[in-house]
Amino acid sequence: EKVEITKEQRALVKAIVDAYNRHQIPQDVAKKLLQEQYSAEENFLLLTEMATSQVQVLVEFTKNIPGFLSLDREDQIALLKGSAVEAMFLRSAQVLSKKMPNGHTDVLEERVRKSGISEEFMTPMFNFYKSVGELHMAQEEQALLTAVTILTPDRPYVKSHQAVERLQETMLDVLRKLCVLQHPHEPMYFARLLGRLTELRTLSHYHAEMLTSWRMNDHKFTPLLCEIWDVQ
Ligand SMILES: CC(C)c1onc(-c2c(Cl)cccc2Cl)c1COc1ccc2cc(-c3cccc(C(=O)O)c3)sc2c1
Repeated sequence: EKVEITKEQRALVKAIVDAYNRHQIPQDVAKKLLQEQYSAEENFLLLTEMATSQVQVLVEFTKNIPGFLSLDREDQIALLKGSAVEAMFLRSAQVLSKKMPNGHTDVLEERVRKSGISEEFMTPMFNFYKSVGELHMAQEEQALLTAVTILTPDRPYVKSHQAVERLQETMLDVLRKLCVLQHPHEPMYFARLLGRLTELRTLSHYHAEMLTSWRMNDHKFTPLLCEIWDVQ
């Protein structure tokens, strides 16, 4: 059937893409990836700084998702805590697959590979990065998929499950339409996008184990990361 994006849906996409573009890691922070030395310690510290900056960016982006600030306050916190790792896997995947002009991509990959993450997590992590890269997502799809991930109703401690579900469905409906319009010859494209969300859940579980092994080697995180990841 003819897929139509309504005026409201076009406004919603614009609001989300503008927020996604407006909130980025500051260039002086991202540039550090290129400058500092290469040691497991230095890489870990840099990635910690990037993740902390990314969480701040994520909070600002989330506040601009239409309807998010109307949710119950405690649910807003529960959604952010529950989705932060997945949103950061998505963001780092987009950076790694975007082949950043300023050389961030190879440097970021190198630093992630040498930051004390055990081999067993490397394979699934870089398989995910590869599968996101192969999708060649448009920025509307990246922004909407991040919003869909944040608005996942079944995160721990979410009370108004239905209110979150309604918001997520609004995003999913416009994402589905965008995928059909932008990938007319790939009827399964939307399904493949959603398949990445399943992979993100698995990576989120691996990540909890990554945190434990870093902590066992006495690695320190920032207060913001400790708060959002319930560590220390
Ligand atoms: C605490 C730290 C050691 C850590 O623990 N787990 C993870 C993690 C790792 Cl390894 C992989 C996936 C997810 C997580 Cl959460 C991390 C590092 O997480 C991050 C998170 C976001 C970003 C965005 C970047 C980035 C670069 C250039 C440009 C841009 C840009 O947005 O322009 C963004 S780098 C970066 C590093």
